[in-house]
Amino acid sequence: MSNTSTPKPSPSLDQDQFLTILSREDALARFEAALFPRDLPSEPRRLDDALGCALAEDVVAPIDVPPFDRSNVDGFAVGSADLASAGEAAPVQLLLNDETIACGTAPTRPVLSGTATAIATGGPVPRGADAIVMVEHTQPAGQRAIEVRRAASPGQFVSYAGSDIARGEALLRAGTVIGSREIGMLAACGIADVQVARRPRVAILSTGDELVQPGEALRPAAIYDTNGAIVTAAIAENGGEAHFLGAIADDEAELEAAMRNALAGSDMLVLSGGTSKGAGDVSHRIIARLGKPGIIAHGVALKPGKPLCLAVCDGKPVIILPGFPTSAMFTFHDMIVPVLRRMAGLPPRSDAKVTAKVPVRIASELGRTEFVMVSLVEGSDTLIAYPSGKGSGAITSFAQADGFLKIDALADQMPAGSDTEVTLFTPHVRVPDLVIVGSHCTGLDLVTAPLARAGLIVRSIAVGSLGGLAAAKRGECDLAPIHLFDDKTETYNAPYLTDGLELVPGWRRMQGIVFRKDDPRFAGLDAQQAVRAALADPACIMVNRNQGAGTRILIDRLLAGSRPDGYWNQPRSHNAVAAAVAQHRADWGMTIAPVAHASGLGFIPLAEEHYDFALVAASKRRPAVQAFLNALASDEGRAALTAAGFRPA
Ligand SMILES: Nc1nc2c(c(=O)[nH]1)N[C@H]1C(S)=C(S)[C@@H](COP(=O)(O)OP(=O)(O)OC[C@H]3O[C@@H](n4cnc5c(N)ncnc54)[C@H](O)[C@@H]3O)O[C@H]1N2
Ligand code: MOO
Repeated sequence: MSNTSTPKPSPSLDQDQFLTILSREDALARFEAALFPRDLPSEPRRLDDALGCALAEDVVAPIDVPPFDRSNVDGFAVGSADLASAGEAAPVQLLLNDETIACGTAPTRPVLSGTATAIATGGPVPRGADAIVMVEHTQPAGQRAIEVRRAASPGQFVSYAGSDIARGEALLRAGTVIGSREIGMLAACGIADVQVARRPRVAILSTGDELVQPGEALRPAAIYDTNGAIVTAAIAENGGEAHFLGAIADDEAELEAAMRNALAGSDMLVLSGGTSKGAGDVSHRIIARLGKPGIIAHGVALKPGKPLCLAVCDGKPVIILPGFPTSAMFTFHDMIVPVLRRMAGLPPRSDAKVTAKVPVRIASELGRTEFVMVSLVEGSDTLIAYPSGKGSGAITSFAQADGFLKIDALADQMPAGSDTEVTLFTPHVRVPDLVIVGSHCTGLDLVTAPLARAGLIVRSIAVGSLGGLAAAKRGECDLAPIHLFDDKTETYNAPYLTDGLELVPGWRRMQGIVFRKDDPRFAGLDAQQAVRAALADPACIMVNRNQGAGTRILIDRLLAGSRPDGYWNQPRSHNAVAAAVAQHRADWGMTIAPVAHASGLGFIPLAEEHYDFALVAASKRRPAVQAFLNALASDEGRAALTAAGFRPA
């Protein structure tokens, strides 16, 4: 965290946190024991405002539905005894009574033996009648009579009063979530107001000097407050009434005032950030002063989410979620949602589960139950669960995953090929139509745009060129985007393909040296001269690329054995190189032209990198693969790539 007024050491020196780390089950059990049983406050709501609320009490039907015996067809109300002898050869004549019973009209005349009354679907059955004959089963017999040629059974085409809902019957039980079907039942009984569990008021605070609200300008070293928005939405999704109160700086007095104020007006308080070991991590100390019994658990043996802090202050739950967005989200869903739903009078959430195979080994920390977010794709005979491996600090780890798998606290890994259970975030798996696994490039989004518009689901999983190639060899994807340089043949990609894979040329990306436009050391030079100029200045710092990257091979050639300052800073992406130069953490590096231009940096072109696709031959005939190949070759696709600074092959 950055400093504002008083400089703070980080990490904190007192080490007073995490005295006891509890298991996930222990922490949840203690938290629930401190909160339940409790009275659930309820409130009346108009039916049109009750959608999604949980009923606070049983609703007993106040009337019969239908409220009277009702005709189910257009026809004639009769006494069935009159038609006992009726048949094709023995027609029976019935005299018509002098009225027609329409919907909403109460009958005025009885149906006496030998008579019938015209009645509409929905009309109340008159006294003396016990069956209805459909109009098409009768013939007119003069002005005032009908002829019937078939018998009628008693009760035929009659819905009896209370046959749908009987007065006094338990219509809906307490705890039922009101949806459109429940609203229908209540409306049929004439109920306009229901007593529902009051939505718990939940106050949300983000903490950290570095946080800026979305919509405001980002200052150096700051980040956007993601957790505030996610937690607010997740609370509303699970029956709470969420009130986001903003982000508070890491100042103990200011934070305490904000927490007291938030707690006074709500049933529950959720904070995020500042619960680990940094010097700015003060909220757990404040909790101890807010009410009894205070902290129930601080430190839970789960990953992500170790620093989670659960407290109860004078009956109200106070929670500090870890700052990392995926940790915050995961712990919220796993540990807080059950409590929130109980306070909202809602039933526990039921999560769908599927079995899937993990294609790669997943390392895990011993002693912590580890939850790994995964993306699902369809393999030849089973679902495949790819770990979305960006870590707890990434928002996409959680947001783009289909679900998660669990690795036991006593295991240090899940071996490649394991079959495992995946808990889904949505009730159904949406298996993608096209799976692309490998190196990511912004050009890819341009090519797949028309597929998305056509309703195809494209799943792109960024695992780097080699990871993509391995997935393609295992048949776990349709296409693997790669940019691998082969030193021996001095060519890209083709030498890496094996049986069952075909090369589909993609596009070329110009690589070159990036520098800040106002840096006079590089102005007007070619790449060789620029590197010479950089090496000549001991104050000039570079940023490198990771071993195995095609770009790295180019850099090493240019350096010809030199190891200037910054050589060991080896980020894994083109964007990270541009960010390091733009933010003055380095003075030069190598990246691709579109990235350099998007960052407003100077660019000296050097060589073209080939970004191609290893196509799994067995997938070639699949409609989504054909759609991709068509989009890649289309004028529209090529124009979009060119406009973004790529050169279609
Ligand atoms: N020495 C140790 N360091 C850390 C430990 C540890 O045990 N020892 N635990 C790590 C783990 S695990 C996690 S998870 C994080 C969580 O730490 P905090 O809950 O104290 O969170 P902060 O330090 O405030 O922030 C962490 C990270 O998240 C960003 N953040 C915070 N709030 C938000 C927000 N509202 N929106 C988006 N991002 C947010 C913050 O900027 C930091 O980057 O600690 C590890 N460290
Ligand atoms: O608990 Mo932290 O959430 O491992 O990343």
